[in-house]
Amino acid sequence: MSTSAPRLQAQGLTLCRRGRAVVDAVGLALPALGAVALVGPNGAGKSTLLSLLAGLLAPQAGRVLLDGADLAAMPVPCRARAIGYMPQHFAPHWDLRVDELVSMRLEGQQSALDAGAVLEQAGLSAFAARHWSTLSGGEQARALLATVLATDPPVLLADEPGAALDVRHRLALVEALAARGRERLVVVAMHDLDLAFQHFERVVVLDRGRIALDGGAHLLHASALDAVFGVRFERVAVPPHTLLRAHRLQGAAHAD
Ligand SMILES: Nc1ncnc2c1ncn2[C@@H]1O[C@H](COP(=O)(O)OP(=O)(O)OP(=O)(O)O)[C@@H](O)[C@H]1O
Repeated sequence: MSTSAPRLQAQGLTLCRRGRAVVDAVGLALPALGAVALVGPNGAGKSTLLSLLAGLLAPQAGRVLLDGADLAAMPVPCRARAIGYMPQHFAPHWDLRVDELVSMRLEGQQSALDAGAVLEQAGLSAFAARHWSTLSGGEQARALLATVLATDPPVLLADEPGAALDVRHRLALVEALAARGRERLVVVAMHDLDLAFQHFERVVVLDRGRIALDGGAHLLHASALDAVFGVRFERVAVPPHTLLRAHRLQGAAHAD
C-alpha cells in the first residue's frame, strides 16, 4: 500500500445512535491507491463508517478529509464525482428499466460508457429491458457495481457488494475490486474473512465502533481477531494461504 499523502482521512470520527457511539473516535488514513477490506461483526459500525467516509452522514465529532480538504465543506457534486458509493441495499423509488436506471446514474458523471456498454461489460445485456424490481439481488448488485465502476471515481466505497452473489460472481467481484486498488482507492465492507485476507492488502477490523486491528495478512494470526468475533479461529494452512475455520466458544456468551 502506498505511503503517499492520504486521499481519504477520518479524524476522530464519531456518530452516536440511541446514546451509544456506533462509530467511536475513528482515525483512519487511506492512500490514493489500495484495496482495503473493512470487516467486523454485525453491528460493528461498518456501514455507518462507510456512510460517514462518503459524506452521506454527518459526524457528531471529527471530520473526513478528501485530499486534505474537509469533505463536509465540499459541494455535493464534487463529492459525488470523487466518491463512488455502493450501498448495502439499493431500491429506486421508480421501477425503471435496468438500462434507464443505469443511464440516469451515469448522467452528469464523466463516463466513457453508455448504459448498453456498462451492462454488456457486466454480462447483463439480457437484462437491459427488464424492470429493476424483477432482477434478483445478485443481478441488481452486479448492475449497480458495474455502473459505479463506469464512472471511475477516485474513491470507491462499497458496502457488502458481494453479499447477494454466488461464489463465482463473488470471486470475480473481489478480484475486480482488489485489482482496482492498484489504480484507485477501494474500501469494501465485507463478512468473508478468507476473501478479505487473501485479496486485500489491508484489512481494517472494526469492533463496537472502534478500530481493533488494522494491517495485512499477518492479522490472521492475531488472537484479538478471535475476541472481536467471539469465536475460536482454527488457522488452517492451505498453501499459499491460511484459512480461518471458526469454532463456537463453549459455555461463553459473547456480549453484543
Ligand atoms: N438509523 C439507525 N437508528 C438507530 N440505530 C442504528 C441506525 N443505523 C444503525 N444503527 C445501529 O448502529 C450500529 C452499527 O450499525 P451498522 O449498520 O453500521 O453496522 P454494520 O457493521 O454495518 O453491521 P452489519 O454487518 O450487520 O451490516 C448497530 O448497532 C445498528 O443497530
